Amino acid sequence: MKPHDGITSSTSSARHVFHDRCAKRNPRVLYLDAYDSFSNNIIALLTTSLQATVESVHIDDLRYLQNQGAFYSLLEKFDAVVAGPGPGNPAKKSDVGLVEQLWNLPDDQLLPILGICLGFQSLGLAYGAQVERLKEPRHGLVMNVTHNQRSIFNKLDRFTATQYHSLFVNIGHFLQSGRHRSLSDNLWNPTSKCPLLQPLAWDLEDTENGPVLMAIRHMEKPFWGVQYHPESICTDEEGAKVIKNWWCLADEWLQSRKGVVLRDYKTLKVHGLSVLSPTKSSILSEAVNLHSCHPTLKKVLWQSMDLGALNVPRMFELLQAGRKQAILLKSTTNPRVDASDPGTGSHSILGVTDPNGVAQICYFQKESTVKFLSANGQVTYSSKCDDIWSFLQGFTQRRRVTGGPENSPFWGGLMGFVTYEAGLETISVKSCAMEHPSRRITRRPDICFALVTRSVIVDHLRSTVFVQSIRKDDQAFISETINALCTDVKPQGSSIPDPVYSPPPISSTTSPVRDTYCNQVRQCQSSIRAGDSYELCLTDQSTVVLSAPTDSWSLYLHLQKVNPAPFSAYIRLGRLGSGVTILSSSPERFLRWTRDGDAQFRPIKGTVKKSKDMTLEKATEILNSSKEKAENLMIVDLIRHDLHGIVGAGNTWMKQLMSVEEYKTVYQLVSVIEGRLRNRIPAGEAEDKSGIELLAASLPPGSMTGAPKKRSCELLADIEGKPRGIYSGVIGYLDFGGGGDFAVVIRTAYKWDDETGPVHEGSEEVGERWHVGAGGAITAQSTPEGEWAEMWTKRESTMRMFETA
Ligand SMILES: C=C(O[C@@H]1C=C(C(=O)O)C=C[C@H]1O)C(=O)O
Ligand SMILES: NC(=O)CC[C@H](N)C(=O)O
Repeated sequence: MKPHDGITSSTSSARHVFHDRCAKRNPRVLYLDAYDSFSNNIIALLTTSLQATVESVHIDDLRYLQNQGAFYSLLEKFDAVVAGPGPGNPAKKSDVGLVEQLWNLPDDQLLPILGICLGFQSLGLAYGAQVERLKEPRHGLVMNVTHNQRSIFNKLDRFTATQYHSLFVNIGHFLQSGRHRSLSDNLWNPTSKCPLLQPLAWDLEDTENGPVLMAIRHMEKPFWGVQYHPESICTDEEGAKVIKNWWCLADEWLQSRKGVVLRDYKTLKVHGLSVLSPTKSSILSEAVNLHSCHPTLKKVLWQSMDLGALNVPRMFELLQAGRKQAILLKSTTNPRVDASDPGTGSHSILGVTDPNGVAQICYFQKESTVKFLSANGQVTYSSKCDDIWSFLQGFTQRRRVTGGPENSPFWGGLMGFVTYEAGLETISVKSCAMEHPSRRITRRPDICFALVTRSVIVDHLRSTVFVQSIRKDDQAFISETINALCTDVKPQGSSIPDPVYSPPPISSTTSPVRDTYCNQVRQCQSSIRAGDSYELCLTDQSTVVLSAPTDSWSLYLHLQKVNPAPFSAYIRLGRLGSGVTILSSSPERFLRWTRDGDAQFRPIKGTVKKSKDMTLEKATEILNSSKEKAENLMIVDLIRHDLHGIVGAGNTWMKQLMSVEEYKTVYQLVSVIEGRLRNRIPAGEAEDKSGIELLAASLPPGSMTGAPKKRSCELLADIEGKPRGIYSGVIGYLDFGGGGDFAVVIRTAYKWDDETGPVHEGSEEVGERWHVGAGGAITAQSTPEGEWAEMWTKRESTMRMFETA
């Protein structure tokens, strides 16, 4: 039989011609998306390396799954198909959906296909292989690929590639059975069990699992597959070249089938994911016409002054003392990264509220309702809303302002929080946790933003203060505020004042239970072994009942003392009576975008507890272990996917890959992923669309879910069995100037007003109930005890705030 694979049989000069020829044709590729969190990275790789036009369809798209004719008509519009990776097992129909139909397409429908990971396993399964569980799953590990330099590996050197799999393809090869028959046995011969599958690559260095098949091709049909992930940031360039080779082979096959080449190519939509529904004009116009708030100016009123000896807490006290509602986002010095670090600690933002309160936009997920609360807590607008992000989009777009200080990232806008469950809605995860009794209290918002029209910004890099307003005729506020700040007679020096604060004694505490948590770790690992997840961020929450109401501001300052971190927040929002107080000391930026359209994610994954014996050097050694790096890598690739989905191919890059950062109680492994939003914005369109779109497309934060995100969130909801609420969500702002910045809600305590009451049934003592979440990423390499200790360390870093001084 003549191999369809022209490269292997051609001479080197012929190969040249071949490469030139296929470089000229840009393929139209259908991507079958199995709900992986790396899909957009593959699409980006196809786009950049082949200049391909890629359209993506989910494997369970009913339009095609229930109508084979429609599926075939769809295929006719494309030159080739890529069947992507994903959670689950290829033997399970619901995990592969349409991919299964690819392998027995009738001859006249045949087209070139590349299977990646789950897609590769599905190809193996279709042609006689068994798909089995690895002894030790391989997630985020970067290994050498030994290949035969043929077919899709033509002219490639040895390379390293990232693996994300729990299952493997067993073709009955002697390497896999350990039965080496003779010296003439060839690694690259098909086996009697799978005569149509030729092995093309192996991982021969896996000491736990033995040799693992890394690539195959079909002997007669234009089907190829790779087990590793060519799109991962840690797969080297050589490994990614496989895509080019594949297209050359695919193209040659198409050329050899002239009739098929003339596919019914209609205008294809260029790939670009959008989480905002296409026509939400009704919602948009409602948001736009919402006048029940302070009318805002188009131009920012502002004045600056030197920070001098002032500091942020002092300013808060001067301007916000006794306010019922307040919001402060504060950059804090941490031991290594000082307050003027441009990456983490550049600005503090104080939203100045009125004495009677602040106007707010609240979203109640259970009722799909958005409400507008006036400063005194009256509901002035209430409407069903099936897309809160479009609503916020319209709202901020309408209030676009200009002319504020260049070095101030926030000129006025919305400041607040988004819960974890509101994030789940964006990825269509419905969980039993939604029905949890705590979620019956529908007065609690799932998203809450204060409309901040007056603000004070501290630029820590330049020691400058900006006093700003976007209210009409508000010059008096500016001058009075400047005056108040300048004439403050009690400057405290540049460090945080030393608050001597003792919170009221703890009346009772509930904590995660060791055995339960360890069992949950095992449950996570069993899902990982089955191939349903690559990494799961397991969490639990503690409650602390204080025996009397606290002064939450003093408690916040106390938290700053015991656990300083670069993205801290003090928030009192919500409707009075069902409001919430949040005291946060988060080390983790989720997402920032500037007015110019530069986006940045700063995920943390990998934690080492500080102790007397734990030096930075030792911590770095531990955090450089394959376990910690694998955890981080998975989240980096996941976030690249979230970012690629909005900004498209070629507009993302790594600013920092896995650096160790030191915090008060832990060392953390931190990566920084950046991208450009601007390129995708056609002239004249709203500039902030992509910022909000990116936020919506990236929730909940990948570092709090694991990968693949959707399946992992479903699994976690079942394992944890209760909602996470504010913990695991994000806190930050949407600037009317066009930027935004959000931190991940970790190392945080929060309380709902409606939980203030008797400290226990029948008690006359009135206390308040604080919640503190903590967790960590579980991988196949985790140990239950190790994970318990890690969760406990993070929990303690926040719980210290309740200790009496
Ligand atoms: C879950 C928490 O932290 C998350 C998990 C981390 C990890 O697994 O190493 C690190 C930072 C956060 O993304 C927490 O602090 O509660
Ligand atoms: N990345 C993937 O596609 C994984 C495939 C399969 N779920 C496995 O774990 O082996």
